[in-house]
Amino acid sequence: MATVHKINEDLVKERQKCTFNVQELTYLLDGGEEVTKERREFENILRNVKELQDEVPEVYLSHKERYENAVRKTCILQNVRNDFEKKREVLSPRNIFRAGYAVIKDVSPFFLHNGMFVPTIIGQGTPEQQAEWLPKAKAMAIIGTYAQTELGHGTFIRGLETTATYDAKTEEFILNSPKVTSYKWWPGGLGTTVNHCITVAQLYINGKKYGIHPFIVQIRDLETHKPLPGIKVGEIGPKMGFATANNGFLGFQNFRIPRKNMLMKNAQVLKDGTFVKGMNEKLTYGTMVMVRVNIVSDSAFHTAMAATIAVRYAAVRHQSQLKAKEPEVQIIDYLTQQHKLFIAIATSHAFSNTYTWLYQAYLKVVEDLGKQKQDHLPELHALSCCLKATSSRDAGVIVEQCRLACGGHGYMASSNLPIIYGYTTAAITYEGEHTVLLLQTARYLMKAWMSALEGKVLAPSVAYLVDWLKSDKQRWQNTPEVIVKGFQHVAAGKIKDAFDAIQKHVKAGKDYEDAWNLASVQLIKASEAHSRAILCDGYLRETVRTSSSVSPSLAKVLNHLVQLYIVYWTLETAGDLLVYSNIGKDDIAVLKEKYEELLALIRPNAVGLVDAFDISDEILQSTLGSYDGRVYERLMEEAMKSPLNKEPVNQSFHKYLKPFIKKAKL
Ligand SMILES: CC/C=C\C/C=C\C/C=C\C/C=C/C(=O)SCCNC(=O)CCNC(=O)[C@H](O)C(C)(C)COP(=O)(O)OP(=O)(O)OC[C@H]1O[C@@H](n2cnc3c(N)ncnc32)[C@H](O)[C@@H]1OP(=O)(O)O
Ligand SMILES: Cc1cc2nc3c(=O)[nH]c(=O)nc-3n(C[C@H](O)[C@H](O)[C@H](O)COP(=O)(O)OP(=O)(O)OC[C@H]3O[C@@H](n4cnc5c(N)ncnc54)[C@H](O)[C@@H]3O)c2cc1C
Repeated sequence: MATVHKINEDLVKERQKCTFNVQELTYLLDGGEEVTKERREFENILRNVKELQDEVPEVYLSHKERYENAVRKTCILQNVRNDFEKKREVLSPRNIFRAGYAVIKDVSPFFLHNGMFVPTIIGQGTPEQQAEWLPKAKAMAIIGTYAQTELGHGTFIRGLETTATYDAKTEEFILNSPKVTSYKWWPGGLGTTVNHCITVAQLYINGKKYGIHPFIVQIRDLETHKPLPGIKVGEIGPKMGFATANNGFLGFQNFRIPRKNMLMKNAQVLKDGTFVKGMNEKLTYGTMVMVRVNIVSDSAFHTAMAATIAVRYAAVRHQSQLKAKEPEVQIIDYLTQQHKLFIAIATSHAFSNTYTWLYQAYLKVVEDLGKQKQDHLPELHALSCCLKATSSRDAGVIVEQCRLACGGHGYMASSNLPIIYGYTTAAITYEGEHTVLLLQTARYLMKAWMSALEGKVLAPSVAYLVDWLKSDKQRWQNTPEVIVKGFQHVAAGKIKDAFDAIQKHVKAGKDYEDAWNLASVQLIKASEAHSRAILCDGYLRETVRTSSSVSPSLAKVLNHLVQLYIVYWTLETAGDLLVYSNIGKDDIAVLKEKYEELLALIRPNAVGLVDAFDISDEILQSTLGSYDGRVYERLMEEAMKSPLNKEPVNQSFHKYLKPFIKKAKL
């Protein structure tokens, strides 16, 4: 029977102070009581699977052992999931995502299968292709990944070099990787796990290039798992994080696949080699849009994980005296600590709220595309790019801030903060590099600005540009609504400045492309300001919407959090607001006080707020962040698992140290 330990007294007191119902907030964050119950039930089942408990912490395993252990555990997880889903409805994707962390400490080598392989078949395949591949993929009779990036090209996908040349005689495509730079590089699970992949390649028919298209390719024998003839595949080696993601490389040499393996929901190649264009060639990029939307939710969760660890630790940790002769204080009582941590909680809420509406917008576009309507696609692309970029970047900063807030112990692998940082920071690069995505949004913003100048009606997310052009800047008030308007003014001002900078360079004789490059620092700043305005506006709206359906005590706390988020970013960007809005120095002074008041208001609820994220100890995997707060005991228990502590004297003493010391004595 597992030993039940006493909860740390500080945490007991913190939980008694909480002014709202923690469970009510958990249900709200999960999207309903049923979702929470389903999640807890599944996590509880996993908790009791003995084979999922690691005897040796993963960190002490070799690269190879770590991978093999991850595959072993992912297979068990999949089986448990299948059994669970046989009895009831399919688990919600976010619940599966969370449960994964209870099993694999780092990233699962199967992640890309459900994350991109299956969605690409759904998003890019015809009904016939879906009927052929989906049942096998969903049952995991075939396991796949998404192989787009190459050694030479990740961002500029029109420059991909893998070729798919149509042979009308055999009705096949011949895949080739002409140069070393054409090798696929990065796809998760590709190294040694998957037997299929979506390969994105340049289509050639009769010597003519038709751009990049997705192909479904079997790369390994289903029985022996050996690479098929014409396939060169392997693992790319250790990275900053993602230790168990099994990222791989892949090259093709005259590798033939049937015509039906080109995913043809959009463009098609007919038997005789006729190319039929799709409604919009950018629909080929559809899976990336979906994943970018999901990254906003991932960022919310990663921020919640780090906040939970750091807030609980800050409640347990005592260090220094505020006043002489008084006991050492809980570090959470230092205002600077609250400044580091409470924004982490609020940021997670901001991203969750943003994901809620962004995902709805995504579903609407998918539904419209089904009816051949694509009016909202450019706006969704622009939103998903800048919100992916900003949420992943902010999450990276917040996780690092939480690590710093844990002092030296935050640097321990057993705090789990280094691993969380490893996968959080990776998201800034994957699925579209940060700057590149901000520039995609900037492209949309420049067009929107032009339309605003022409008096056209704009899409809702940029409608503020028209308001800004029409009205004088409104009188400043330190209310959340007016501050959000202020963020919109900053965004509008920066968009205008970037636009004018481009025009200036063009007038001076530059090509538009060169002018764009010369203005690109301003362009990314405009895009960032637009993201912040969208985040604050959406977070505020969602909070107002939900506040009417929750208890008054919870509504109050949610209101404190959204205000904290908005005031924090006002103070962080005060310089911009002074330039582009009517805020004055005195308003900023008032907001500084307001910020301190908000920290004080949130203080009694800090532990309750992170408890409400309801992240189990198995998922957190942190000596510093466990629910019971046994920080020091756990640190010592984990240290004792070090193989170096298994013997009183290590052999290196006899081999090297002893002779070395002896020599030194002479
Ligand atoms: C534990 C961790 C938890 C979970 C995660 C675990 C594992 C998951 C990890 C990793 C998975 C990672 C997977 C990947 O990274 S897959 C590879 C992703 N690659 C990219 O994102 C590449 C980025 N590059 C691009 O998307 C394009 O090359 C780019 C958009 C930058 C440019 O494309 P292109 O050159 O073709 O277009 P432009 O000339 O710039 O624009 C033309 C036009 O098209 C519009 N556009 C562009 N993209 C889209 C789109 N997706 N949808 C709709 N429209 C699009 C663009 O706005 C332009 O419009 P206009 O201005 O009107 O001309
Ligand atoms: C952990 C991880 C997992 C991944 N998983 C997958 C996967 O499963 N499948 C897959 O296909 N790929 C995957 N990738 C690849 C990933 O999608 C690419 O690394 C990413 O899109 C960035 O492309 P790049 O590496 O070519 O960067 P580059 O484009 O070479 O970026 C280098 C620098 O150049 C700048 N730059 C590039 N173009 C421009 C421009 N137009 N304007 C201004 N600046 C520019 C960038 O801002 C950046 O600073 C993964 C990557 C990582 C790190």
